Amino acid sequence: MPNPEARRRNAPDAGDAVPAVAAAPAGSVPLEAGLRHPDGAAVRIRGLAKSFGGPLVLSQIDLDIAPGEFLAIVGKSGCGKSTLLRILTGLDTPQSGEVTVDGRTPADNAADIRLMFQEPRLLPWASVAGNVAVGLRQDAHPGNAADRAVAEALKAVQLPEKAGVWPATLSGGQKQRVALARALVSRPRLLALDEPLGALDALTRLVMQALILRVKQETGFTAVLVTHDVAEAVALADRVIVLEAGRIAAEFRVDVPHPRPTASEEAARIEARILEAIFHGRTAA
Ligand SMILES: Nc1ncnc2c1ncn2[C@@H]1O[C@H](COP(=O)(O)OP(=O)(O)OP(=O)(O)O)[C@@H](O)[C@H]1O
Repeated sequence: MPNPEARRRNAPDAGDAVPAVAAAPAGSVPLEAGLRHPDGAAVRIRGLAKSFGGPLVLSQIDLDIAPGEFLAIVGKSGCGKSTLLRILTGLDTPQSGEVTVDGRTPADNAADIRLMFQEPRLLPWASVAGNVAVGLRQDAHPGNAADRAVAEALKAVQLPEKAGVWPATLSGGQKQRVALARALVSRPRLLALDEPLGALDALTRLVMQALILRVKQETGFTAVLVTHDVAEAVALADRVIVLEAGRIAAEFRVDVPHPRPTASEEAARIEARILEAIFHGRTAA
């Protein structure tokens, strides 16, 4: 089994230059009121099953996600994490069962849901601001309101000075910030994050984790994160579920107050239990 302590030793800890996750990055300012949303979406899943024509890749999924909750989904490769997230966001449909976001199907609620991927998926021919504007509901932002919303979103991800540049001139971490701004600009009630930091180096990951948590705490959306990184799940989420062959095999609450130092003993203990559940199916303390 991977040793979480060994992995932790390779990462910068709270004593290094990188802050504890959830500490606001240096120089940050409170988010503009325009980006805040009064409440996150409530998600309800009952009896969800999914196949792509062969065996079931998801089955017997019952899950409630509370408004404003930060849920992480972990599990071995191929266990169905991304499929579950795609169904939650309306990009795929259940074979059977019920999935609702605030009482409506995800497809019917598309305006309130945004998804962020591992790749930033920026348009190379549009400026950074143009890429963020892609996330806007144009009808909801007449005239200057759209420009203001884009500027606020870029400020929230600490890239206001990059509004006019091309994506090709940005680092990988900066591109993901733009992708986050594009997701935030429409004030989603549900933000789904599919391994959004998977391609970033360890240091940039920690900085981005802090940023995601900060905007999450300040805007109030419900967040669902798929990640291979159990330490990341424990650093960010209120609750972590373990998927095993398409079913929920275990569930863990992370009752550790933010900011959560990367070297926290309690976080390490929860991380070890989650790894046990993933690799050995054990859920006991
Ligand atoms: N469009 C598709 N058509 C056929 N099979 C698919 C499709 N999408 C996913 N699958 C299959 O469904 C299963 C679950 O895939 P999924 O991508 O949800 O797993 P995952 O846990 O996200 O994997 P990973 O951690 O490797 O990204 C896999 O066996 C995969 O091959």
